[in-house]
Amino acid sequence: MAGDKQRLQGFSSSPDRPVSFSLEEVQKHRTPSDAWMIYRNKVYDVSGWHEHPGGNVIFTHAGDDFTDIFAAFHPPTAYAVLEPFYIGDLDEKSAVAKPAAQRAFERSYRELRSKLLTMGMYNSDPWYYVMVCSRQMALWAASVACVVWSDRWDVNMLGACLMAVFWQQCGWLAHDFLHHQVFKNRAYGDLAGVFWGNLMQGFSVGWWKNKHNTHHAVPNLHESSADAHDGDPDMDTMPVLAWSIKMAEAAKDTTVSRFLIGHQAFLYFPILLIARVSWVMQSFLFVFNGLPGANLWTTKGADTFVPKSLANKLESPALIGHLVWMSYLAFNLGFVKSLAFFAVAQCGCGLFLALVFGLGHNGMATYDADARPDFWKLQVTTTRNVTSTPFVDWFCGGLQYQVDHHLFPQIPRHNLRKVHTLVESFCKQHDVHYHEASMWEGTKEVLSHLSDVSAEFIAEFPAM
Ligand code: HEM
Repeated sequence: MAGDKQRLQGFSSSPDRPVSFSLEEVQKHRTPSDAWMIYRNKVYDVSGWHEHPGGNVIFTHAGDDFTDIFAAFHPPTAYAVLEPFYIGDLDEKSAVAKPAAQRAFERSYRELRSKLLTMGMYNSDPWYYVMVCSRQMALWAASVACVVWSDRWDVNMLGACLMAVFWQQCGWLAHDFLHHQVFKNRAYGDLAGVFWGNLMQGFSVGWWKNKHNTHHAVPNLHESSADAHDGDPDMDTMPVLAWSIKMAEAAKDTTVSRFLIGHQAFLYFPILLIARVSWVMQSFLFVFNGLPGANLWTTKGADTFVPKSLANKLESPALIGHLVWMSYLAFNLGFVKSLAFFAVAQCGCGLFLALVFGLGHNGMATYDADARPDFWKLQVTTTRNVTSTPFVDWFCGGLQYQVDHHLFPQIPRHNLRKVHTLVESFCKQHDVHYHEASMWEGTKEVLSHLSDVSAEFIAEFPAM
């Protein structure tokens, strides 16, 4: 850990008389190399702290208040680590800019979090996860059996469909472990993540955390500058999909980009089919970062990632293990059938995963990072829930309660139904727009949003 007390001493003249900074002053420090942040009216300097155990996600809140996102991600032990970064207090007068109603609202949603803690909503049910893990192993065994014990095309292709579903469900399971919903000891969660993520699914845990935690911290935000780390990587789908006219503008000068953005609603499903292939490639480039092309195609901040844990060290053998068992299946199938098997499995999984991701946030509000609302409103207004049915609950793996999950990422998925009821009524009470749609209606909303952005793009930037 940096823990650079000397670096910070320049600011604190005396512990009795702390230095105070105006809000405007703090807001000037927005980049990873120059990052000041506010926690409960105290100012912290985390400039250049790439060794932060959560990685570069910390810089999403450079120049901003990180009180609520800190509570969302950290165990109680992390509070003790704040102290070395403290450099002074927020000037009371500059903070008064926040209206009393807003301060009361923030107090209420913090109270709701405490209530959920005392209700035991953060406690996982081990038997629930034993059941889900067993179901997953059964699905994998069924898929492998369809390949190993039969030469028939139809049985082999059934195996491919089962593999697609297995990979998708591995995604939800690794997600739960890596958000520390299951184990209080985070090292166990990370190791389980490497098993379900790297070995079984072929995705890198380090790559995923870097991207996914950043997405959680700043959903649907456009970054404030190229130097900042405050944009949502999940929204970064250019040059193929634009979720706002601001993104679409980048496509205005080339014929191919114009075609893609102009027809993005039609191209949406074909693009989802190749999503898994892209994620697997990004994972390998992230873990084996000396490979050619590694710098070209990976998420922002990956170059400063500091691998530390045992789980990080196991990532590369686990990814190689993934290739080994996949090669065994290919060997059993022969050349032509293995091509067909992997095309069906890869495309099916990409479609099933990306469909759920799309429902979660696409077509919802987007913001500029330097004009974002408070934690609660940001998370709720950028996120869509999918109406729960038994099929939706299984298919979306807990992410049907995307709003509730975004507000409380460490709450295990089996408790989200109860949390949802409280969150929804809280939003009604405080007049915050809470959106839910069926799977079908939500997908139509995503497509019609893409189509609206295309129309606006064509009108605003006509071909020359
Ligand atoms: C001075 C400010 C901060 C300090 C001292 C700090 C400290 C820590 C510590 C000690 C951990 C490890 C917890 C554990 O596993 O036991 C951690 C993890 C984490 N932190 Fe922070 N943090 C800070 C700010 C932030 C901010 C602003 C964010 C998000 C915007 C963030 C996101 C995370 C995440 C997502 C993890 C979990 C990573 C994982 O699951 O592997 N942190 N942080």
